[in-house]
Amino acid sequence: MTQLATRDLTIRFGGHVAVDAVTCTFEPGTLTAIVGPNGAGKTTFFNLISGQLKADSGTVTLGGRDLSRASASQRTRAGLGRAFQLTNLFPRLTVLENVRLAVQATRPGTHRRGLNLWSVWSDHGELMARADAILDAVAMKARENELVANLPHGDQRKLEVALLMALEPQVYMFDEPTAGMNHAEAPVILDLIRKLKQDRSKTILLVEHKMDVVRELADRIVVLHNGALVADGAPAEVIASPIVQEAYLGVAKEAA
Ligand SMILES: Nc1ncnc2c1ncn2[C@@H]1O[C@H](COP(=O)(O)OP(=O)(O)OP(=O)(O)O)[C@@H](O)[C@H]1O
Repeated sequence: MTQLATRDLTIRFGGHVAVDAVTCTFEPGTLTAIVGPNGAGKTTFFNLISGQLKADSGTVTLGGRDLSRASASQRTRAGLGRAFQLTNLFPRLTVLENVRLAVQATRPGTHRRGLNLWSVWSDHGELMARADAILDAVAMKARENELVANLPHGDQRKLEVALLMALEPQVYMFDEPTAGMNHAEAPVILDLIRKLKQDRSKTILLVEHKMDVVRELADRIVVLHNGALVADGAPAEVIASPIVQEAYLGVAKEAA
């Protein structure tokens, strides 16, 4: 079992402790929602796990392997997959070309072959089949020949998830995946996350403000507050806890 674990993970910005000695494990087959008020440290915690930021102290391990000193790309190769809002897309390429490049990037030896010689590779058929399967999974086959720049926002976000799936990570990390989406677009992304959840070998981390989404998707909720982990458990139990009612949901003591 490939377990993701943080131990005493800490980072300070000036005098401010943005993530404060967070110790937490994430098991395959589990979707953990990470919640907390604005500025609680959720995105910073993600950055420390994915390697965009290096911790001042503490460790990040995946399957027992210490990744604390690994770069972001080394962590991606080790199995940590993070969806970045649109920053990984090539807007002047088609949907299919974007997915094919992502599939290719996961195969050994790609650095020797260059990124634009797809059609001459001996494993062309296998790579195409994988790209096709991913486009099917995200229901985007009908748009495979469209330029990414011309896609509606919601489809671009779906494609981000497709590229992440192409990397076949052990751990999927989503930071507010439906932010900025309209009512028609958000359910499509949530459906994709639901489908990913069915693969019990995957570990999913989700930073999400929308409590209805958290209630529906999460197997477990971790609450950060002022950088520290203040609650961790089953959704019903965590949502009902006084610390969440007070600190996160904004229920005043006297009204609770
Ligand atoms: N690069 C940085 N330099 C200085 N301070 C930072 C930096 N990144 C984050 N912070 C601070 O660290 C704290 C945690 O920020 P973070 O973005 O992780 O919170 P968050 O829980 O994700 O908030 P939100 O829900 O608003 O996205 C905040 O006080 C923020 O201002």
